Amino acid sequence: MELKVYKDKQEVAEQFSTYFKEKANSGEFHVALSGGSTPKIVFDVLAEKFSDEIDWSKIHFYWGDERCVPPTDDDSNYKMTVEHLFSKIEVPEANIHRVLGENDPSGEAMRYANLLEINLDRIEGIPQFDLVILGMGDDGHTASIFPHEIGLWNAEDHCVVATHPDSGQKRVSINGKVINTAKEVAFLVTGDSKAEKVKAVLGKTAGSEVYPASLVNPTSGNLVWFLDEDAATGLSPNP
Ligand SMILES: O=C1O[C@H](COP(=O)(O)O)[C@@H](O)[C@H](O)[C@H]1O
Repeated sequence: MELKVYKDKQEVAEQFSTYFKEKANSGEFHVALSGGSTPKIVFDVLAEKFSDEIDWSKIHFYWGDERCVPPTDDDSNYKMTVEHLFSKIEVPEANIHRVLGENDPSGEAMRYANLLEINLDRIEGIPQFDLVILGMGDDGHTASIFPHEIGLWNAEDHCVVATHPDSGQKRVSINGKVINTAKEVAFLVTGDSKAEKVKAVLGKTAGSEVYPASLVNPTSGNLVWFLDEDAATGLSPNP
């Protein structure tokens, strides 16, 4: 596991974008995106500073999780990515594999799992992304696996239907097996509201196993945490 701590969100976004460029320019590349506040800034940086330095035609975009809403809804992770990245770069439409949030969640989870099985290499039957980008919610959730549904982590199906604990909104999410099969997993976590869970998860404190983010541990891939100083405040110099 690698831990990278930067001054603020903007620096996290810039450093992550450099890392992304190096990974993505290595050939055909399948990446699972996340929603959330930090990816939004990352997409802005990629579009503004790296659009000519990345061969977008080789990158296939998927989502680790999506809210079950139409693609025009402000809650849609896809919509956010269009606004902050796809509308500003040259990426073939055929390379964008969105979760159809407007469809019936169970049917869509099955369709998306099937799509991943067809498009990606598989390791022991589990689809393998080149990179999975994750955020972590204030409650320790990652992708859309929430603490109250932690059993979904090891679900048989590669994509599951999750329910947001407060709003009841349905989500389609990849499960933990798909996350941990990736060649590379990168967490983007910023802001002081994340500090407590960052400390618990990275410090492996007693009880932290109830947070889905604590279960991210790629079997043979690399795990990199990109934090800003606010999110890292609770960490000792060598967590
Ligand atoms: O609901 C979600 O939240 C997490 C974390 O987002 P953040 O804004 O707190 O960084 C995100 O990773 C996930 O994709 C999204 O659907």
